[in-house]
Amino acid sequence: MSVEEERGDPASRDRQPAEAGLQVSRLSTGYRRRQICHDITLPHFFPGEVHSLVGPNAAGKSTLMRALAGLQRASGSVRVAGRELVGQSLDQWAQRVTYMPQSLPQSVALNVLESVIGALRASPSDRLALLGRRALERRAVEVLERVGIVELALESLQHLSGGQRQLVSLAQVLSREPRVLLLDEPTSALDLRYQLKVMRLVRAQARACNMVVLMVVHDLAIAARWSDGIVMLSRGEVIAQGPPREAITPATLASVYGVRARVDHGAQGDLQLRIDDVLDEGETR
Ligand SMILES: Nc1ncnc2c1ncn2[C@@H]1O[C@H](COP(=O)(O)OP(=O)(O)OP(=O)(O)O)[C@@H](O)[C@H]1O
Repeated sequence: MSVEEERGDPASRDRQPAEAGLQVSRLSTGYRRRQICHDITLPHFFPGEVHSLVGPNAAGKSTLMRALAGLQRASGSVRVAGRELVGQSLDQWAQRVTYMPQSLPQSVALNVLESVIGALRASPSDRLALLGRRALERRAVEVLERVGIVELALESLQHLSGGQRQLVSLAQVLSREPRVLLLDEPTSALDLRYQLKVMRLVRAQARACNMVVLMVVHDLAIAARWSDGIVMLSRGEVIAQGPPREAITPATLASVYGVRARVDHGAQGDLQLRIDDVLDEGETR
């Protein structure tokens, strides 16, 4: 498949309701003694689109993701399909937003198939949650096939490698077909082949199920290749946002990551990045 075919296009924004997708404005969140994310307003993310949240370590990416999943107290506004979620119960959030965290506690004594069936049962969509046992099983097997791990179906979660567990988590969250899917470093434990397979799958699912995907990604080449838009975060603030070629530039890399870099965006979204040097404190702004 060519990169051009892989990119595909989400449904035209003009044909979608003005309230569709995810709208985040003036969101602040943090921990008891420390605010981490300050007054964050994101671009309007429409159904079918994939966006990447990038930025240095400790920038606040995971904190922001947890707040968007309703797992952390926040002020401001998070609207999904026009519905305000800030101040709502966790159940209300979970009906619209599914979150795959960075660390994957999978020590329960279930096999892979059972764990995906469990995720389907907990699905926000009645269409999925009310399926009978047989139909749930068929559907779970189909998701495992799509992710490429059907041969692990009867393995215990406890016996899987880190990368295999990451793929199972992905199968669980994809199976739920949420309106908004948040993925925190979805390819961090995966080898090169699975990185490509997973990114291809995530984008195809976003387009097919008309869901918004927002993922934390450290590898800027992966983010540029697979995302419709980039949000670059530093010290809990949005420093750059927009299509990859507008957000990932030598200037933003200098200011956010403190490096001197050469950036070459190819016509098909591919990104060549060469880091030449680490800048001194005074050179980064
Ligand atoms: N449970 C917590 N309690 C208090 N502070 C926390 C907690 N979790 C994270 N922090 C702090 O919040 C800041 C942002 O952390 P966060 O994990 O959101 O960053 P990140 O951008 O996801 O980093 P990384 O790329 O290293 O995963 C850090 O300074 C961190 O120490």
